[in-house]
Amino acid sequence: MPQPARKTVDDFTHEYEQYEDIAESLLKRTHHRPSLAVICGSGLGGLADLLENPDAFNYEDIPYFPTSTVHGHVGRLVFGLLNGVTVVCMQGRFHFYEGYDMSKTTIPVRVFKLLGVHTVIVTNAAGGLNPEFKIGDIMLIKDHINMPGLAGNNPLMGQNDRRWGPRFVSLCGAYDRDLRELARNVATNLGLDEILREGVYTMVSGPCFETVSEAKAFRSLGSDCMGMSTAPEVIVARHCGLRVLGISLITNNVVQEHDSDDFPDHEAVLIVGKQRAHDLQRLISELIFRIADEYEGPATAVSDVKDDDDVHNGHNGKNGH
Ligand SMILES: O=P(O)(O)O[C@H]1O[C@H](CO)[C@@H](O)[C@H]1O
Ligand SMILES: Nc1nc2[nH]cnc2c(=O)[nH]1
Repeated sequence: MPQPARKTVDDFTHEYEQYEDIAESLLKRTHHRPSLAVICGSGLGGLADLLENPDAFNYEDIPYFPTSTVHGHVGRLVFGLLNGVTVVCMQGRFHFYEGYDMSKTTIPVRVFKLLGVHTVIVTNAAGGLNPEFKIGDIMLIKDHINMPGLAGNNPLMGQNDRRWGPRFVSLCGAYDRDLRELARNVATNLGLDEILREGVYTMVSGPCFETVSEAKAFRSLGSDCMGMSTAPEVIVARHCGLRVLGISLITNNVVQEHDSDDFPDHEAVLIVGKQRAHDLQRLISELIFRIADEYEGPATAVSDVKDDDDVHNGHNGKNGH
């Protein structure tokens, strides 16, 4: 009997039932029931190889999923145990510059919600703008500037399905303050405080790296580092009430001098990712243990979303208030 054709990302029209379809197909194929998710940035996917009792699914084998096309993004969803906690890891993410609609780059985030995840750790490789940052520093994201979003490319564009969240989403406190405090404490305990930073991430669409003048402009706007991801995932996560911790690895200095001979290079980004992989893995692994211990339970039930969504944002009240 011929197998039915896989439903591809081109068939995806954002119906709630399609997300359910994806989640069900995964839950049928793994006994793991994760409460935490990790999105691994460029060169940071080694974390997923540490999971015990793994069940790994190539993105090609998941209904409606986009596929990874960027070097340094393996393209697998891996379920398993990290430090005794059941997690699901995206070993590679989707980027807008790969040609996917913004809302398709974030499909996995809503799937996480349906899988029972309450907290997402979003990681990325980023270029440092803050002159105090060094290559190899780890930056906790306290906020973002979403350039594509400001230009009209927001993943929540289009009709709003209230089963996910409200029409208008507050992004105040999107990067959970308590989780950042926990991360600082964990980093100190692991002896990583010397390389730990905190700051603002700016997303540009890519795939070009920014010009020197753009970099200078973003620095003057208060940005500490730059990348081509993360903001859409965080928006969708907050929309459906997931708690978010964002971590940038500073893989290069963004050139801010017109006469400089330096230039950014993706292969160099991946090398720094490899060099810092062990420290990041220690940090995330310990954080996951502590989050599971201290924050168990859903951040916000989807059904908590009120009808009057101009007033209620349906999110965990401790964020952004
Ligand atoms: O954000 P992640 O996926 O970590 O990757 C970053 O690294 C790549 C550029 O080197 C871009 O994709 C940028 O977004
Ligand atoms: N935009 C941007 N993305 C990156 N990802 C890793 N490094 C960089 C960088 O310097 N700029």
